[in-house]
Amino acid sequence: MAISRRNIIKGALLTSAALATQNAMGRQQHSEDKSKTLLKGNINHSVSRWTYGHLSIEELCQLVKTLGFNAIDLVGPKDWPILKQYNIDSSMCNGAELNLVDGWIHPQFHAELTQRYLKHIDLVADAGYKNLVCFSGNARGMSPEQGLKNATVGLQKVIPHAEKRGVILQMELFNSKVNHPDYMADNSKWGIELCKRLNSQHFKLLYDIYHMQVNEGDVIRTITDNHQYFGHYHTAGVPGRNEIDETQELYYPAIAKAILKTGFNGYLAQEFIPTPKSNEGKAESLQQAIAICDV
Ligand SMILES: O=C(O)C(=O)CO
Repeated sequence: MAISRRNIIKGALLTSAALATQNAMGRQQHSEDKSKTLLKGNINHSVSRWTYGHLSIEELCQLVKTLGFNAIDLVGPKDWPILKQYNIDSSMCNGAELNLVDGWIHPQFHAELTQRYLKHIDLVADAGYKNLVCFSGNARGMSPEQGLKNATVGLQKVIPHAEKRGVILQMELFNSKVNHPDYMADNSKWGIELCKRLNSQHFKLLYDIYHMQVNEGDVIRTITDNHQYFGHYHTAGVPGRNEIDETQELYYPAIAKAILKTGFNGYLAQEFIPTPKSNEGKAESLQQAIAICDV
């Protein structure tokens, strides 16, 4: 892979120096503009909040700005005011879900989910955001066909409101082999069938490249053939869910190029678990990942 860690580290050190200067001089805007020019501007980059949970939300906002992008995934309403202070987009809002295992395939949760999602769609729209994550839940013996039927009935109760408010519900695809045993939406075929049945531009899939490589592979062809159903992408290295560099099996520059080729103008969010112990090392991992995907 062309992008070496050493070059990235050199860049990261320069950026840390820039951040220190920025903090000292209080000239945030100046530094942001400088670092932004380091990225090509083709990919809309983001990072998942939980994988950088060692930082406060303010610190993560500062890191994101320093690295030259403007979005954080999986942030709920409580932290949106801080994102707004930094002019950072909440690229995949969360907080409407009950959890990852009790989801839209379960009729017994439809009433509560409907109430929560209707409210949250308004919160997301009022805050000027667009994407809201949702989950299928675990099968617990349910057949895939029954799951599709149930999820269709449930989601139809909230999609008209999402359409009205300009919000897109995005169901995340997870692997069920390693991280989320028994999760129903563990393959793109099932998710795409759900999209077809719901037939709305306001319901899409969050295609998590890591999870789908673990469960089904064939990443670039799947994206190329089905991009109309994919509204958002997550990354991570396979195996291990760590850095997306040459230590793992996916070649992210080619994947990012394939995503761009589909005309995608949504977000590609880093969701790998950084391996370094130090905060600086974790920041370098993020900068490296952004550089790898900045095609
Ligand atoms: O919880 C997970 O595994 C996720 O990928 C959340 O986005």
